[in-house]
Amino acid sequence: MLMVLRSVARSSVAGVREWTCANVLAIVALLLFAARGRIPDVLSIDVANLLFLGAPALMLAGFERHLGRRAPYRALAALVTASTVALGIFHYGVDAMAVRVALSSFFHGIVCVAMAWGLRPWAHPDRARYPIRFAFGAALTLAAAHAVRAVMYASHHDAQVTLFDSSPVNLVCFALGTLALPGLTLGAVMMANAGLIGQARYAAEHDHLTGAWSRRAFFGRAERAHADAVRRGGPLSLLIFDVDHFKAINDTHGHAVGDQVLADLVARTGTVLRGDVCARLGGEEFAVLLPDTDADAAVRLADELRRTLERADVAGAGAGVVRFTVSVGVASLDEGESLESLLQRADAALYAAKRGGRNQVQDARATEDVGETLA
Ligand SMILES: Nc1nc2c(ncn2[C@@H]2O[C@H](COP(=O)(O)OP(=O)(O)OP(=O)(O)O)[C@@H](O)[C@H]2O)c(=O)[nH]1
Repeated sequence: MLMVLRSVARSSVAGVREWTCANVLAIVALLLFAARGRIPDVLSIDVANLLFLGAPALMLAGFERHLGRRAPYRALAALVTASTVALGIFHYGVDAMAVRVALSSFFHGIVCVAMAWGLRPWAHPDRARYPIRFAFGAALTLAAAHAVRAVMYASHHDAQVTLFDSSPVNLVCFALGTLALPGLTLGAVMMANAGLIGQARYAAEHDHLTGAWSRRAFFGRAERAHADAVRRGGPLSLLIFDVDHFKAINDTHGHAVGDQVLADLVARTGTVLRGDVCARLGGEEFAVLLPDTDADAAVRLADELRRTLERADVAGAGAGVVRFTVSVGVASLDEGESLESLLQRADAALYAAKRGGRNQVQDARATEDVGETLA
């Protein structure tokens, strides 16, 4: 499992350090348990128990950190300490191995229940489903197995038992104990990998400066929206807009303020066109796809966007503010029209808006009518 964890060790995934330490503790603990009789009891019993209790506690801490929460280190340390003291009492006070096993299982059960509760899939709808379900299932199974084991050993506390008895119960418990951490670790690594894949996909699909969809993602979505509109015969509109005199903003206020204007523009666009895909086509040019929106509604939305951006204040250099405007081209899909042609018409409308004096919306239908009249 340590080798499996190495695959994500160099990533910045939260929790990997705790999961790795948990596995190291468990391995050392199992080696100490196995050396019973050949090394002092304090090592093979007390230290081994302490490490063995620390392992699930660290697994839980790792999951909590991975899920973006603070790990409850103090509560876990208190629980591990209290359990170690209790185990010590049943070693040095009354030497009762069955009680020690029951106590240890009780502790593991509590930690596994807390782990399962933190991992409950319905509380994390935005995460990849299978990894979190797997980890949740592993934690629950372990909690149940430890509960059964705790009850069985507690009810036979006066029997002479050893961890390596070949009774069926002992064998099942031993198998579960051996599979416990690997099962949880596998779930953890799956979650870490799903997170890394999600991050990579986000980076590929989004512009890092503004958070808008990337050009590549936009064209993928545009193709799907176009195919959908053609199949259903529904409307599809497209806005392409560009910041006016953006070079002057950069020259006057600096590139950093120019960047801030672009990020601000995308954030404000999101408030006007909720749920619709805003993409950065390049430089200071953006596009928004409007499925199920006809030409008139698209022009109204475009003008609402233009007016919203016109009113926006962005902090400029010093105490000054920067105002900016956009020019917008709007086109709606004609019957049988290709996506390429729709894009070209929206682009032509944008340049008509620029030529017309900027800070305005141009409807492709109007620019085409003018073109036809002139021809
Ligand atoms: N700050 C910043 N500037 C950028 C970025 N990408 C492109 N630019 C700048 O955007 C400017 C675009 O200038 P132009 O193409 O001349 O357009 P404009 O000044 O907006 O003029 P019109 O579009 O005709 O209104 C250039 O100066 C680019 O350097 C970016 O990510 N950040």
